[in-house]
Amino acid sequence: MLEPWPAPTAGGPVRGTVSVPGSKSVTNRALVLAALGTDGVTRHVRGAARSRDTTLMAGALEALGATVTLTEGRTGTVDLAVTAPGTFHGGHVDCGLAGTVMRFVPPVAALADGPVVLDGDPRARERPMGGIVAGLRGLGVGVVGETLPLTVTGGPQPAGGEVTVDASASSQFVSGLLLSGARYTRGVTVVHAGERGVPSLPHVAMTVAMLRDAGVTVGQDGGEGAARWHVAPGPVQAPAVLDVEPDLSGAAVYLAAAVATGGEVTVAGWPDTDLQPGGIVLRVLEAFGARVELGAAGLTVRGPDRLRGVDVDLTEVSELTPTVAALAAVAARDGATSRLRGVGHIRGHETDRLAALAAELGTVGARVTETEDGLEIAPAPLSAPTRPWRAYADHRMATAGAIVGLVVDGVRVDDVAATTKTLPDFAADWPMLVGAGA
Ligand SMILES: O=C(O)C1=C[C@@H](OP(=O)(O)O)[C@@H](O)[C@H](O)C1
Ligand SMILES: C=C(OP(=O)(O)O)C(=O)O
Repeated sequence: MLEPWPAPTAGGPVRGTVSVPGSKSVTNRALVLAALGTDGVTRHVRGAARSRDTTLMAGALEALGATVTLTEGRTGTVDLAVTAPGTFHGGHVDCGLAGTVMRFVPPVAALADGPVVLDGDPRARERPMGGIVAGLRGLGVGVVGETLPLTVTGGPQPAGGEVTVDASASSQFVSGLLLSGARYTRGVTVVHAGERGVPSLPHVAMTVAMLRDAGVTVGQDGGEGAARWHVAPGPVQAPAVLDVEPDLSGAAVYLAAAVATGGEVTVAGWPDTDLQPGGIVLRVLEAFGARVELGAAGLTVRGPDRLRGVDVDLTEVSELTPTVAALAAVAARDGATSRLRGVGHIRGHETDRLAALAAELGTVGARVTETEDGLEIAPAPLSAPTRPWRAYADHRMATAGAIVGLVVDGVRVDDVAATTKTLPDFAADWPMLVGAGA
């Protein structure tokens, strides 16, 4: 058992500039689209993080016959060259705890000429898979199992067609079915029908944009609580080079250091236009009273002297919830109440994030109540915890602990290595930024 990681406290306002590695969401879509290529061209995904999730995706596609070659890229990143196989073959895929791997790879596995077995971490076996399993069955693919481990038996040319799935547990059900859809004989049409809408819709928009960039015809129409996407059958030809934009949810963690301490943090290389919902990320930080400015050096966030409470619907940016909850606890120390809504489905993320946040923020004195679809954080002073902050193998629970640790003495994160899921250098970069580095 490793010693818990002492989260550095900030002596004063945090000031500094950071670079963050490429987005795992963009990288893993780019890897899938490159592996689905129909023209034999080797494609280059540049500026990816050497993170657990991207490594798992590369390994998964290699297990099915793609070739992935890794070279060092600009600081802290890797370039991945992907050559699609003529035909995918059967094999064994380790999904780890990566939602993108467990939801995007089964529809690729359905193109293989033999059975593919997919499994992952113990928690991965509990994460929802219903939309992918039902969707694939509706498209003429054999699937044994309801959650991981799954065995997928398709055939090099599955039928495809229209399927109705409930994607209220994860937008990745929609993204996964669409990404491979052009390789199915009749293409793929996905209709969402559920009691709640599809969460994290900007991630579906990212899928649609990247498919179109790969020359695939995608149609979509939506409405309240229902939506429909159509991918036409045809060739998949992603750009020969794809520069991955920085991970903006990862960036939000560093920007949160400025918000929590009244400091000033710049993220270098903030993209002008982004596939990620960068604008929404910034609006949420502004809601706490932060000021945001895009300049030549990057995107700068200045924290307020005193944080405001927030009342925010995070449905579209649900992966931000741990970061926002940590900031809300800091705001509550100053007497503000916050309400985070629209994220009931994150009980199925890397851990039950609503329960985990209530428990861990509770260890530093925060008054957090779980609601059906979020959290309420009431005014309360913060104080040193009597036990380590649990990360639950969740990168964003670990980074939430680090944010709280800026303003509370004695926070120790039990598993800072969980951050390597998306931010491989976090444990070194964070102390440097907050002024506690070597
Ligand atoms: O497609 C993607 O890359 C993602 C979609 C979202 O999943 P959910 O819709 O399950 O929230 C997001 O939270 C996750 O971190 C990444
Ligand atoms: C929910 C997340 O990841 P995953 O892709 O594993 O679902 C996340 O990164 O916050």
